[in-house]
Amino acid sequence: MQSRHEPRELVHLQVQAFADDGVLERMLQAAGWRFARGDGAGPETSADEPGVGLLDLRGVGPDRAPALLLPAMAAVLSAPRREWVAVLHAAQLDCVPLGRLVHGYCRDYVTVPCEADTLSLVLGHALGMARLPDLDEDLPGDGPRLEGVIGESEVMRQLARRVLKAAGCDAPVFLSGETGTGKELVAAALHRHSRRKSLPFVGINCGAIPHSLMESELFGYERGAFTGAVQRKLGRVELAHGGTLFLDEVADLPMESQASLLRFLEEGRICRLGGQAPIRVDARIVSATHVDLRRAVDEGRFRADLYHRLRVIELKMPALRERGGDLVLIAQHALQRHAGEAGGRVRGFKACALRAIQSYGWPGNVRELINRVREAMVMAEGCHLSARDLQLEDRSPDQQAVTIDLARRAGERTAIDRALARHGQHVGQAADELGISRVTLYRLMLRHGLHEARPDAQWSRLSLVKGGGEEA
Ligand SMILES: Nc1ncnc2c1ncn2[C@@H]1O[C@H](COP(=O)(O)OP(=O)(O)OP(=O)(O)O)[C@@H](O)[C@H]1O
Repeated sequence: MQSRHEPRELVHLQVQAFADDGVLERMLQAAGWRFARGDGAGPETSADEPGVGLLDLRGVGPDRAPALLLPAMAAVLSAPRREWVAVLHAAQLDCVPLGRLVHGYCRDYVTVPCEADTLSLVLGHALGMARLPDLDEDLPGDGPRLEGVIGESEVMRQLARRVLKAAGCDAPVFLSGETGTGKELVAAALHRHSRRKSLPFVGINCGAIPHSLMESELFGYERGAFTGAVQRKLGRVELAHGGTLFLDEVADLPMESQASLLRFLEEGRICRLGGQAPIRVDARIVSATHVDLRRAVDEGRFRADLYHRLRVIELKMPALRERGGDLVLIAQHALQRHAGEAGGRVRGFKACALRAIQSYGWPGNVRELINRVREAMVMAEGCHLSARDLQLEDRSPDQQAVTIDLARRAGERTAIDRALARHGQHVGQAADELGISRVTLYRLMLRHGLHEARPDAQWSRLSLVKGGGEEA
């Protein structure tokens, strides 16, 4: 821990000339702060090191048009690793543009006159916040991860384990899950973790291609195969030779192409339209759809034999609302990734935004979360997003697009996940906290798939009583 007398550097950015008697400076120096004066352009205000700045607004009078300050100062105040604390007179807060400047860009503010200890404490907090990202980077990684896929929750760890195992073989993989849960992202990760990674990953959205063009798109054609076929064109299957073919929205594949795809899966050969000789193609098939493919089979819209061929390994993508702490991780990832779109101004979330993110049902899953954060970053006034900026402020659970059953299950799962995490995965203690017996907790963990990572003798005993009634 840093001692009170160890010098801590502080950028003092004095906005507008002010007949300063040096009181503030002497006061903070005595409290262990080293002053570096800033004019907004100097290297000290764009330092890479985390730091804190004192935004001295005492000299800004109502006649100085504070609204004009904002554009000039935005770049300085948005330096990525610096937190600002404003110092000003209480009366200045009545000036709306000045209030906005403080609200939008500062971690905190202090009104003068003030005690040295108060100001030093506030600056110390801000410095601590500026240093937090460093602490995050140092966190040791544990458990499997998929390249490019954000997720630390137990469900995502389980998924990652299954994906990595699937990546070790060539069997067809079928990805099921609601829209926006990351099926395409995981398909690409599966490819990157497989032996095929240096060869192509070729995707085709079966729902976006007119039925009449699907055959030529998948299998290609020879010159002269039909009017307009002026030269040979390779299809997506052939382009994926050696690599992976990703069939997105596979439920939309027309019947004719279902038959051709089945033939390819059985024989490992294709025939270009208008071609004579079959061509050997080695492509690993990964398919996905957000609709119920089993129902499509039952309703006669999808071939049962193809369904079974595609679904040798099934990976179920969990809905975002089942991923606990991942919601905030993904929101923060979106914020960092799209920071440039908002000119680097938005730097975090307010507590109300984080609460709203965790309690909303996210029917559009990760896609919806990312899009909401992006929109909020562009539209927000301040530098920390609120629930209102995310348009989640007025939502009560019954306005969300989730069924009661889903909401109940998600709530139950989150409560169990968190209780287990709080008690270091100790089932007995987590059960006590949840007010249920250990057996009931084991049963609920089975139901929510939270048991798979636990080689625990209890499971074999429980599987015998799994069908029994709930124990209170
Ligand atoms: N775990 C994740 N980490 C980071 N980004 C993610 C994650 N999951 C999804 N995304 C992002 O969310 C968006 C939607 O993901 P993707 O297209 O893979 O979903 P999908 O399940 O295939 O959707 P659909 O069924 O509508 O095709 C993409 O921008 C993707 O990069």
